[in-house]
Amino acid sequence: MCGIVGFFGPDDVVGDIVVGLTALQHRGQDAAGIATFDGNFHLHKGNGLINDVFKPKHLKKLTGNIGIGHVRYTTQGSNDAELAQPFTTSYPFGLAMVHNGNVINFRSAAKRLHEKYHVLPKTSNDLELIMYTFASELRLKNLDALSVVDIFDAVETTQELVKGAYATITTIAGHGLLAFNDPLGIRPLVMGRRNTPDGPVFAFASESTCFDYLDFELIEDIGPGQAVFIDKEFNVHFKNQPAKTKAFCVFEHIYFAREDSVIHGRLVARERVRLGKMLARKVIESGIQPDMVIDVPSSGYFAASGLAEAIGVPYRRVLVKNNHMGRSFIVSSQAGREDVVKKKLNPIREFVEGKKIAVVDDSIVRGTTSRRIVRILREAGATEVYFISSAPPIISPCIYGIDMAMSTELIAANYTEEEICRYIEADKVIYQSLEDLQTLFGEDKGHGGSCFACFSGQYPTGDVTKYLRHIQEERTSHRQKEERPTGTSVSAKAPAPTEH
Ligand SMILES: O=P(O)(O)OC[C@H]1O[C@H](OP(=O)(O)OP(=O)(O)O)[C@H](O)[C@@H]1O
Ligand SMILES: NC(=O)CC[C@H](N)C(=O)O
Ligand code: SF4
Ligand SMILES: [Mg+2]
Repeated sequence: MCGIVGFFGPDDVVGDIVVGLTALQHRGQDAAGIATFDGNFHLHKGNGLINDVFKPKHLKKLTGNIGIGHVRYTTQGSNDAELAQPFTTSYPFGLAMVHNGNVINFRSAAKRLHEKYHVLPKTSNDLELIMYTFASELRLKNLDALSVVDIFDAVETTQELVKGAYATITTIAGHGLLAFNDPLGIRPLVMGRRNTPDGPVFAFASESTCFDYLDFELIEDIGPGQAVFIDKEFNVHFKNQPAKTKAFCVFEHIYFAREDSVIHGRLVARERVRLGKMLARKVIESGIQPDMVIDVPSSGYFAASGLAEAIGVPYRRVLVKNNHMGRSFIVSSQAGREDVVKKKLNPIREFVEGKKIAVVDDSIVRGTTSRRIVRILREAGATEVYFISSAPPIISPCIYGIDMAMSTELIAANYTEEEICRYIEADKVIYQSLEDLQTLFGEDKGHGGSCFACFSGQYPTGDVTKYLRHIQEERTSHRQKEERPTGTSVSAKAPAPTEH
């Protein structure tokens, strides 16, 4: 998923960046990084959680009233610390950039950069493609009198050339703070503002929850193709796209985003309750009669409570979660995932004994969590266990920044509902219907369009067969290996940022 933030105000911004990133830690736990600018760039990044990567000695050196931050959940390239974001370049200006998403025309975009600008990315992180394409386009402008129109022109060309999902924030040294989204607005990006006696502080972030902690007012979402630039006088410039197709990731509402975030005017928690209520029809049709509805903590909670309310069955928290075990579905080995799930959840036996339990989770990816949960509920004395997914069956991989699994690992891509039910040893499996999900998040709800590709196999960026083949090959032949193109590297005019 990745979480990104950017701040620009009258005073040092590193404190705000750390608070903002901490609120986004659920979006990425592989690495974290911050780049600030005070006439020079200051950069610190490394593998691990924010608290592991940033110690007071690092924060002290991250000075400047403009800066960006990132929490990484790897989707391209390896987990090496040098691939952590932000990335910086010093030509044609000092630029520092972060992104959330995934570029799907990596090879052709890299080839074009090389042939047209003699630039080659140094790593296999797709952020470099966005950054160098943007930088190369800026280079064609009048650098002594760079205007907002020049910046937005360079954004537009980047959006034409780079395919996939990318919500980005960029510090342009000496000029200001820029945020732009891909043409379909696949990943979330919001803008906020806080007034201080010394003037306004502007911020961009993946999710609005950051703003609640920092007393920022949520101004708006940066949607498909949109860009916002805050210049050095703190004037705000908007580049609005004429209405185009939108394809916002519906999984943000189901699972990825925090419940207290507001995306496109919709509170995530409320949408999850709606998803739960929508499940009532299928639950009633199935004929099951649970004594109790429970959730798989914590992301199943709102859907479980919505379902319980709709079918008039009590909800109870039965599974107690050890919050220090991390997310299982992004662990790279099956043994590792099983280990995480095993150590993460413990049932309260007294609530379960002799009961027919309907357990609600946000989704079933490989079936690891659901299989384990059914087993522990039975061991705790449940007489029947029904497993209910607030997402429809996941039948296709996500190529837009969620590294959930290859098709071969997706249980619903390979097995029928009856087979899945047998595999996870449940008495019944019930999925949300794709049609209902599309009704909730489809075009007609004033939300614009959404991406449903992992449920429908219809990718909003068009034919992606080549890319799917590419990731399949890459992963089967040890996906963690670094892919380093050879040849000239990007030319550098100004000094490199100070690494702290
Ligand atoms: O079918 P599976 O392959 O097990 O994947 C599905 C599970 O993965 C996610 O949880 P995860 O444990 O990753 O993190 P969470 O604690 O945020 O729910 C999701 O919430 C499901 O519970
Ligand atoms: N999940 C993401 O947004 C990942 C961003 C980028 N592709 C990376 O691997 O660093
Ligand atoms: S494929 Fe699924 S997870 Fe990926 S962007 Fe689309 S809806 Fe979201
Ligand atoms: Mg889970």
